Amino acid sequence: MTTGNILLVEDEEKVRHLLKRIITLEGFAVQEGAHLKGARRLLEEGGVDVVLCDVMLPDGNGIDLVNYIRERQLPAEVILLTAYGNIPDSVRAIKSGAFDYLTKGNDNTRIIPQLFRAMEKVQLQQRIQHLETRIGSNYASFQEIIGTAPDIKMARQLAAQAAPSDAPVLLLGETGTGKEMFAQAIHHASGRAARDFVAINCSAIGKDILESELFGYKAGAFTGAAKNKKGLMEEAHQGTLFLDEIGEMPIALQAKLLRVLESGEFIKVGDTKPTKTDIRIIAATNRDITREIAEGHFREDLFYRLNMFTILLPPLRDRQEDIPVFAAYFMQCFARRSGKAVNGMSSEFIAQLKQHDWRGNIRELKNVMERAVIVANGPELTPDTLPLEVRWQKGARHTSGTFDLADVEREHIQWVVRYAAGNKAKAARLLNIGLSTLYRKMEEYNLVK
Ligand SMILES: Nc1ncnc2c1ncn2[C@@H]1O[C@H](COP(=O)(O)OP(=O)(O)OP(=O)(O)O)[C@@H](O)[C@H]1O
Repeated sequence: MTTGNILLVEDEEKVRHLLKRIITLEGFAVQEGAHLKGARRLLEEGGVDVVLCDVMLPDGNGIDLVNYIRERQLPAEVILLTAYGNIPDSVRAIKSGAFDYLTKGNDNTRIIPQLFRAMEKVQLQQRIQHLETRIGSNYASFQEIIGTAPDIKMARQLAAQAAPSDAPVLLLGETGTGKEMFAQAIHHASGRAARDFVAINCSAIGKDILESELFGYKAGAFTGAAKNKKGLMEEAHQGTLFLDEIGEMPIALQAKLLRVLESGEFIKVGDTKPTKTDIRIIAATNRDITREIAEGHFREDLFYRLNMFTILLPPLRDRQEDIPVFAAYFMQCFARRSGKAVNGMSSEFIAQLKQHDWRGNIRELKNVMERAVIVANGPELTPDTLPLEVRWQKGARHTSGTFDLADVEREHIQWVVRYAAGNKAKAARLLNIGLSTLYRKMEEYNLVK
């Protein structure tokens, strides 16, 4: 595996070849340039960690390259190679912010150790940057994953056991059951927590773009590919890559992913050489993966590779006992966030939540609770704070549980007027009655206020 990327700038071909051989033997990846112009282009393309650069170049002085890097705040260090006895150049080199200068011919044994030191500095800076980004972001942890149903407890336990290993994890569950939250918590509890958690939804991106997003490309791989581009496989190096909706990944890319899982290698679009990466893969799907395999849409070998820890996240409707637990949790969160003194739920409110089928699972419940807290007028959440689709279940009874037609009509009118935010004309339209009829009925049922 490469220990970093070096850009070697030297116009003397023989010296350049020799240096390249020595540096490559140490495990570094080396790009070459013979003049400043070419070096600047390669730096712009990105991915260079350390530059080893001759001071005397046909189109200028290597020190200019140090200034170029500093001005653009590129994350690279420069080691300059100066001619023997050229003290002014050496002084200028250090003043400009070069990592070090080495005298050609005299300091040959110092080249490799200094390259390692410069690389260490760059990688440390990159790590600090990662950590700073991490502090700004907020990944879920296992403590935030709530739920008391046996299924979810088991899922949490298995995920926590899998977390410290580097083993791939496959999360199965309907939309909104918490797959991404689990993936984040696994990353958070792993040895990779200080590095990136990179997520991609395979269904949201077209097949061709998905390949270059995941694996990156070489400049010139296709029209418009002016610069090298790192893919997420590289971006997530030493971190975790979360592949959401993996069931949607085209079969050709599944083969490339299998190779990454087996050898930690992949080939960028337009490249011939493999690139190494060190990532942990967490994949998720809401599809029936065994059916996908049977129908030839998903590679069986990839499934077995991912299947080391398969965690099933049950739909909310199958763990009814968790509905009040989640509701109370989200109520507290949103009450705190909005500063509203909401602190309870009526039994009718809970009954309504329990009879809903929650196709959107926890995500839907979370949204419903946020809305309920916003529209609540008192400290207790009551059914009228719920959206119509939650309150009106096919075949479900009305909230009051009444059989009296007049009571049902009264309740229905009340809901619709509230749904129309008090706009009577809109409510009458929705009810399919005239405005005057609506007013009459509201008076009759004492709803005018
Ligand atoms: N066990 C849980 N405890 C607390 N919050 C949860 C839990 N599970 C899910 N959530 C919340 O529900 C929402 C949806 O979760 P998430 O995005 O992880 O679902 P998903 O299964 O990845 O959905 P999709 O398949 O649509 O991407 C998030 O806001 C998350 O915070």
